[in-house]
Amino acid sequence: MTDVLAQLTEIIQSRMQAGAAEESYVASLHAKGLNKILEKVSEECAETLLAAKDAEHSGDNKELIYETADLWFHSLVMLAHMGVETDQVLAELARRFDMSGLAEKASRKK
Ligand SMILES: N=c1c2ncn([C@@H]3O[C@H](COP(=O)(O)OP(=O)(O)OP(=O)(O)O)[C@@H](O)[C@H]3O)c2ncn1[C@@H]1O[C@H](COP(=O)(O)O)[C@@H](O)[C@H]1O
Repeated sequence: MTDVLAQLTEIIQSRMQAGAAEESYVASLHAKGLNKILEKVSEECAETLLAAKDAEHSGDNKELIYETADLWFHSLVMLAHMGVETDQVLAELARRFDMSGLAEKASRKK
């Protein structure tokens, strides 16, 4: 499953390094800078929330899947723009495998 993330990360990085803004959406976002990228992440986040609420009523997850893909894609663009490797985020998630979310929360309250 993570092969797709690895492949997409590679494409995003190559577009940021060598893509022309007129031909590549990723290169154009990178050229516009962090504020534009954050605007897109925020927009896609809101669209994902609305799609989840719609899906709750309709029982159809198609839009939710589509919007989540947009959100993940723009999050990857943000990470690449900031020089964060996708692997670093995956490693953080992997680190949490043995950790209960509730136990972690309780440990922060001590
Ligand atoms: N996965 C994606 C992907 N998902 C979504 N998008 C684009 O993200 C944008 C989402 O914006 P919106 O939904 O808000 O639509 P919009 O109204 O056109 O957006 P704006 O005018 O507000 O920017 C659209 O232009 C989509 O085409 C993506 N663009 C690129 N990729 C991947 O990135 C690769 C490189 O793309 P380029 O950099 O364009 O070559 C592609 O081969 C794909 O694998």
